[in-house]
Amino acid sequence: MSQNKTIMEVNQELVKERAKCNFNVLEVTHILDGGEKNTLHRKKIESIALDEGAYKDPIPEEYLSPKEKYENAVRKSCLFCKIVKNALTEFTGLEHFSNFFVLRRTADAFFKEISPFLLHLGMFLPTILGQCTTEQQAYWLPRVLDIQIIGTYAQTELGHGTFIRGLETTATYDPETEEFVLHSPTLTSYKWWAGGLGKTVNYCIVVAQLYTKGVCHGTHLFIVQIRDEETHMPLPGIKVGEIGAKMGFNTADNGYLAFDHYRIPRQNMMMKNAQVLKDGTYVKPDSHGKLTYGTMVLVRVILVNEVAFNLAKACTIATRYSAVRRQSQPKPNEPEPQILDYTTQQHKLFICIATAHALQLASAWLWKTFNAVMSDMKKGNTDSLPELHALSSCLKALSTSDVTSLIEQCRYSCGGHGYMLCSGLPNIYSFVTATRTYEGDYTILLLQTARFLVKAYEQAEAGTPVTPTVLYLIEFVSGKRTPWDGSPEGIIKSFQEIAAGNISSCVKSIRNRMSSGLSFEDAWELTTIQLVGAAEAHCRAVISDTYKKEIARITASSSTNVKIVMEQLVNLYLHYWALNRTGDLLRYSSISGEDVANLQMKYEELLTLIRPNAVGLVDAFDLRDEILHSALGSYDGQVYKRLFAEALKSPLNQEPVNETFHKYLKPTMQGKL
Ligand SMILES: CCCCCCCC(=O)SCCNC(=O)CCNC(=O)[C@H](O)C(C)(C)COP(=O)(O)OP(=O)(O)OC[C@H]1O[C@@H](n2cnc3c(N)ncnc32)[C@H](O)[C@@H]1OP(=O)(O)O
Ligand SMILES: Cc1cc2nc3c(=O)[nH]c(=O)nc-3n(C[C@H](O)[C@H](O)[C@H](O)COP(=O)(O)OP(=O)(O)OC[C@H]3O[C@@H](n4cnc5c(N)ncnc54)[C@H](O)[C@@H]3O)c2cc1C
Repeated sequence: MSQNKTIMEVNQELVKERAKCNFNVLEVTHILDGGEKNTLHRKKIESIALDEGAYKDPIPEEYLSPKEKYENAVRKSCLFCKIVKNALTEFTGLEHFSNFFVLRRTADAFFKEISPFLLHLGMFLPTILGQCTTEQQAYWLPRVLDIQIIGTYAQTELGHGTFIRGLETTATYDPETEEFVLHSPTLTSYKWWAGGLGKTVNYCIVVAQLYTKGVCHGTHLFIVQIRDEETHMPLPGIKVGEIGAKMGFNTADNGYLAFDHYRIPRQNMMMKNAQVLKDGTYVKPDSHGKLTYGTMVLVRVILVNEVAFNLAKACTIATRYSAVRRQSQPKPNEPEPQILDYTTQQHKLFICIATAHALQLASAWLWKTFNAVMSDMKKGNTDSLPELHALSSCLKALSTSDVTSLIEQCRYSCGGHGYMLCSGLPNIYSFVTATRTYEGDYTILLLQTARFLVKAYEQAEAGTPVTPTVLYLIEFVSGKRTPWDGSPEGIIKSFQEIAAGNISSCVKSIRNRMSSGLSFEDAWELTTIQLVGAAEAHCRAVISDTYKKEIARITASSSTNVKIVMEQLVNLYLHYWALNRTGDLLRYSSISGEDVANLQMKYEELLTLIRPNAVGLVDAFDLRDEILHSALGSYDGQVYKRLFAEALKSPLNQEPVNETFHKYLKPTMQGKL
């Protein structure tokens, strides 16, 4: 295990747990990294970035003022970029995004919250790659990759985030000067939220309504310089600043931006998918109408990986802590048990481990699907884009929502100490809960998937072919049902029946409402609670199926005990969600009350089987202490020593008597105030 060099002696509770583990931890690490080669690559980058201790803060971040926190985050962002640039030159053979995932993970050692550069690598760069012509890329990419300029992605406005077509910022083409004039006509049209916009970036991608020859052509993307490259002063016609304190992301200087008839050259429109010619003629290629939304699809795919990683962090912390913590006395005259021995604690934690695996594998699978669709699109074929949009939308929505709840569950499982910032859990939570909203709110994205599912259902009814992830609809509309048998395959089948049953009920509701005189839009609107449920059920079936198949494929040549523990986790995931959805199972499958009782028994057996391997399983995530930032979750398990050391860092503990005693407490106690 690659761990912090400054660890204390390992707590005996964890020594015993590690001795109990019956599988090869490193083998599971390789599975999670996608192969031994990737593990070595990741460890090498982590070692280059972290071994010298450059991530260390002179004063803990939480005790700095907001301004100091930001300044420290910028300092460390620059340092991180410098180290990483050197590291990457050693690894030029590897594709850009495998590096991106490793770098995101490593960056967490530098930032308890978020780097102000996140959007530069996370959205500015990918949008240039996805939306610029080859000539534009030749101009912009070297400057972006070399961090000669720093950028962000400014789409959301004060008045509109979800409804992109409703954005108000305008970009009006002036053929006289061959420029676009950017303008913010109202307060609600101010760009709002973009990460790094407040103080850090000097360029940004702006999404605006394109007008040329008096006609509005909808939203398009523009690269806009907003600050002078030498002085960093906002350029004339630009109003820019930071939006203020937030629940998290407080080192990300999310910003606002407004334009007063601000001019940019024609060439700054990102012209891969549509163009404005010198004379103002608008040229739109004959392809899919939503290609300008491409970066959002990419980032949704990335976010599934991102939250899987954050859940791995949270359950590493909570599981190690639960092995160290002892509480209560269920049997008289016996020592207090480790809280990890309580079945309810296992119920809280093991689903987190299984979900981190399920989402990690689903994200790798989605990443492959994304690349396949992109390579089809390069050949001019956009047929599989709707399915990718439906998949990335629901996987982003469900993964961020599940992980938000499970991280909170990890915090509950750490009792009071989990509430301390130094447990690491509050920062992980405040980061992940934002992912449920940004890059497309949960409800909105599930409704996008529901649109796709309703259409697929109609295709299945009409006997026309459907895409791979909804093949189960064909069996459903033909009336074929699989009797409940309680096997893992049977549970997945029943999840598909639940999804199909829910979609069918939605279609019926919409049709009934329309036949009673409502418009399609109104009938759809009244059915949206069911539609969200249907999309969620579909996504659960997709994750379950992918998880089971991918584990079987990847562990085909693994050692026996690794196969066993990996299968136990898959089964745990399936049983957990089956028990969570017994209402749906009773409605749409042939399950009986007795079968439900058997499911419960099997679930409880799985908890007992997984228990001895719990610490080994979280060790397999191979998270360095520097990345975890947790007094509760460090590899050595010295929870109490670390909590006390953290308490001593509090500014209030730097003097025996605080001045408020003399100013207020004493006069109050002496009745003199
Ligand atoms: C590491 C990075 C950190 C990131 C930090 C956070 C950064 C950000 O948050 S950036 C801002 C992100 N903002 C969002 O995600 C906004 C969410 N909103 C949207 O995506 C859209 O407005 C949306 C999809 C809800 C509706 O779009 P709209 O243009 O009104 O389309 P709509 O009328 O609903 O659908 C029309 C068709 O387009 C399709 N469509 C919509 N979006 C897409 C897409 N991305 N790709 C392909 N097809 C799409 C629909 O499926 C529909 O197809 P059909 O007609 O066949 O059913
Ligand atoms: C930390 C953070 C970082 C961000 N970074 C960026 C960034 O870098 N760049 C950027 O451009 N943006 C960024 N955003 C903005 C983010 O993308 C938006 O907040 C997000 O897309 C949601 O839009 P909204 O805030 O307008 O919510 P709204 O659309 O106002 O949603 C509010 C509520 O209304 C519901 N709702 C809205 N429309 C419908 C509907 N049609 N049907 C049913 N319910 C509906 C939603 O489900 C939600 O519950 C960031 C946001 C956060 C929190």
